[in-house]
Amino acid sequence: MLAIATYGERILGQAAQPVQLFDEPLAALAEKMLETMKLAQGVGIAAPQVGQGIRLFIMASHPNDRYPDAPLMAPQVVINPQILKRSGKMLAGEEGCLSLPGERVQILRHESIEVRYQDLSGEWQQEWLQGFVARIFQHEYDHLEGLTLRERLE
Ligand SMILES: O=C(CSC(=O)[C@H](Cc1ccccc1)CC(F)(F)F)c1ccccc1
Ligand SMILES: [Zn+2]
Repeated sequence: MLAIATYGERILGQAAQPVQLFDEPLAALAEKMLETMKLAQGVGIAAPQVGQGIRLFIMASHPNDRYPDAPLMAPQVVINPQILKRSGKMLAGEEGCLSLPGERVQILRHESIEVRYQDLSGEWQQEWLQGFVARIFQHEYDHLEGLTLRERLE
């Protein structure tokens, strides 16, 4: 399990750098992040949270006590993400953060977003996300921009 940076550590406040090399070390990092996220019982985790200032995160929605109807999805490695479109409709919802242990805050997010990103093999994916999965994507994307829930308090 990798150490998770907590609020106040410099790396959480910095913009992360684009990933250039889709090599074995990158796959190994993603594997370790997935294990860390599962042990910490999260639905996502971003590379800066484990001390790596690169534009990579994992999202892994599953039903949880706050979002019982959240879709169960296979963990997705998201690299060099772009948000192409944002719905006008916003939704407030409860979020937590592995870097802010125990905190739960109501955050406004776009209900749906069109996104584009590379997977571990460097292939570009483009899709529409909505609801809880869109929320996770926006939360993790914030981490790559050096933003946490504290900066997002509505
Ligand atoms: O599973 C968690 C724990 S916090 C979590 O999984 C963060 C991701 C997240 C939780 C809730 C909404 C959006 C993103 C992980 C982080 F901080 F590393 F990104 C959860 C917390 C509140 C509502 C629903 C679920
Ligand atoms: Zn977070």
